[in-house]
Amino acid sequence: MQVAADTKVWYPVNLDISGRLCLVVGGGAVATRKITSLLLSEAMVRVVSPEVCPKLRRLADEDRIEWVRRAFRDDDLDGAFLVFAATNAPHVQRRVAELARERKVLLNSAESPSLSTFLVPARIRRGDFLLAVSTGGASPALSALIKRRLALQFGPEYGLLVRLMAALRHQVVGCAEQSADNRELFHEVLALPILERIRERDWEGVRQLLHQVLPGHVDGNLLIEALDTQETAGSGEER
Ligand SMILES: C[C@@]1(CC(=O)O)c2cc3[nH]c(cc4nc(cc5[nH]c(cc(n2)[C@H]1CCC(=O)O)[C@@](C)(CC(=O)O)[C@@H]5CCC(=O)O)C(CC(=O)O)=C4CCC(=O)O)c(CCC(=O)O)c3CC(=O)O
Ligand SMILES: NC(=O)C1=CN([C@@H]2O[C@H](COP(=O)(O)OP(=O)(O)OC[C@H]3O[C@@H](n4cnc5c(N)ncnc54)[C@H](O)[C@@H]3O)[C@@H](O)[C@H]2O)C=CC1
Repeated sequence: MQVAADTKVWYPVNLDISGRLCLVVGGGAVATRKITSLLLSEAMVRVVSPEVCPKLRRLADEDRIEWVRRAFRDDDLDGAFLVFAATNAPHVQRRVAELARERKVLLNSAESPSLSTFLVPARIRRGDFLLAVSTGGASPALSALIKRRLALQFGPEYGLLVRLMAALRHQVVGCAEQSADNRELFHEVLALPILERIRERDWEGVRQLLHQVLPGHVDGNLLIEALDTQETAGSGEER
């Protein structure tokens, strides 16, 4: 295990990987965790590994991932958007890192933050609401712990609040003369005790609160409709 370089300032992004080829080298527990979240983001997953764990075998049988059943080869990187090196073989880890650097492909190396060009943070998702926690590779256990604490604090109501705000934004963007008016309106809505009402699924209460601040041209019912659906707003944790 290497100590993370403390001089690096990691740059956080949200990537659209839908339909993109993500190569995972290795088929053990770590590969499986990474693959589960890659599938959630609708990536095309290719696993190269002589052996895979039962969960990956099942995903391959269901054609949800492609399993290339052999040891890693240099040309496996061809066409990959992201690469995850998650084997238990140090020489393979090093070779994948060397090739990724040469070919300028982004690499996550499971056993070495210093060889990685991206790290995976711990995540809490509530629909489009996303919290990500990272320690720059210094302590994944701490990231996981903080995530579990945040999960208690940020429930599914945050996903619903995002939906409501998106619906509001959809209605007002392009309407107000100045975007400053919109900004003020968004802040006024967010200053209302709306999360509590959402948590109680008290849509009438939400409607009354909104009524206090919404200008005439905004249809509050459309905002309530954005909340009142059977679908969950991604309340589960990712793992
Ligand atoms: C650098 C990074 C690269 C990367 O994988 O992206 C990395 C590297 C390493 N992890 C190791 C160990 C563990 N990793 C976890 C868990 C998670 N690891 C994740 C990310 C990252 N792990 C990236 C940095 C994240 C950051 O910046 O903080 C999470 C957050 C996200 C995810 O993987 O989805 C996920 C939490 C999932 C969740 O709960 O949501 C646990 C705890 C557990 O399993 O419960 C342990 C055991 C306890 C411990 O050792 O701390 C080891 C030592 C291996 C060994 O001992 O040989 C290395 C290598 C090294 O440190 O050198
Ligand atoms: N980043 C993270 O979150 C964590 C990283 N780790 C580290 O990640 C690495 C992998 O951990 P696990 O998944 O638990 O290991 P594992 O032993 O369960 O899986 C290793 C996999 O690599 C495959 N493999 C071996 N040689 C290969 C080759 N030449 N080509 C392709 N695949 C090959 C094996 O068939 C197996 O499927 C370890 O180095 C471990 O220390 C461990 C815990 C968390």
